[in-house]
Amino acid sequence: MEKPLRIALTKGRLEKDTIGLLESLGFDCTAVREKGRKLILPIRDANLEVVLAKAADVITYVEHGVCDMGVVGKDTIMEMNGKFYELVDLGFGKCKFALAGKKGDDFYAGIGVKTIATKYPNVARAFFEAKGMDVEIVKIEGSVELAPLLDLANGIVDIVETGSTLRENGLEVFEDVAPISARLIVNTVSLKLRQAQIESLIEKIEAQLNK
Ligand SMILES: Nc1ncnc2c1ncn2[C@@H]1O[C@H](COP(=O)(O)OP(=O)(O)OP(=O)(O)O)[C@@H](O)[C@H]1O
Ligand SMILES: O=P(O)(O)OC[C@H]1O[C@H](OP(=O)(O)OP(=O)(O)O)[C@H](O)[C@@H]1O
Repeated sequence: MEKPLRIALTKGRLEKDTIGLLESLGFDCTAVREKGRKLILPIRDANLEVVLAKAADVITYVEHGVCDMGVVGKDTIMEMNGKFYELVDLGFGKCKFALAGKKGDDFYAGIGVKTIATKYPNVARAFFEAKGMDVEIVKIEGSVELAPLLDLANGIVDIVETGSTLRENGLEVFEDVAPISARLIVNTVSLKLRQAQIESLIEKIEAQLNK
């Protein structure tokens, strides 16, 4: 038998919806649901194997071709900018990148170089470069909203979903940067070598999404 098609899934927030999608296609994801500490999981009765990884690692594994496909947020794709095909918008994991800061601040006022805190330096840099605006970027690993509150930064570029984190901390969105949702990505060589199998899976996914 042909070796299984290996698909890397992002652990955490996207996990439940991704497994839900695979199950809606008729795949038995028992091994994934009951994984324990196991990291490579077979999908019974299908020539598929699931790998669970952190978002950035999903891209690394797909880029290197050790996984044929992956499910990852558009945020990570924009930040890492790798070489692979982004073939399907899966419609879940919806949120957005936004520029935000202290409520009532006029972000663009004044002439000094602004400081931006973010977990996504490449996204933030590209956003301000497109405006021709010089900014200083400070990389923060989490709870990015703290940076303007502590006066480390004039603004943040971060993910906003419900807006509660901003609201509860006296912050607001100044400007939307980009919409985000989960995407299906495919290794460029895998798409050539395993075209029939990959295309058939994508057709199934698209049919399910259009239901
Ligand atoms: N409110 C949200 N905050 C962050 N990510 C979200 C949100 N809603 C959907 N997402 C999507 O879920 C993906 C995974 O997020 P998750 O928080 O599970 O992992 P992470 O960003 O790598 O954080 P951690 O470092 O805590 O594991 C994000 O890359 C993004 O595409
Ligand atoms: O608009 P909301 O629904 O409030 O969601 C947005 C928040 O969720 C994410 O943080 P996460 O929980 O991943 O923690 P982190 O800040 O440590 O990355 C994101 O960075 C925002 O802080």
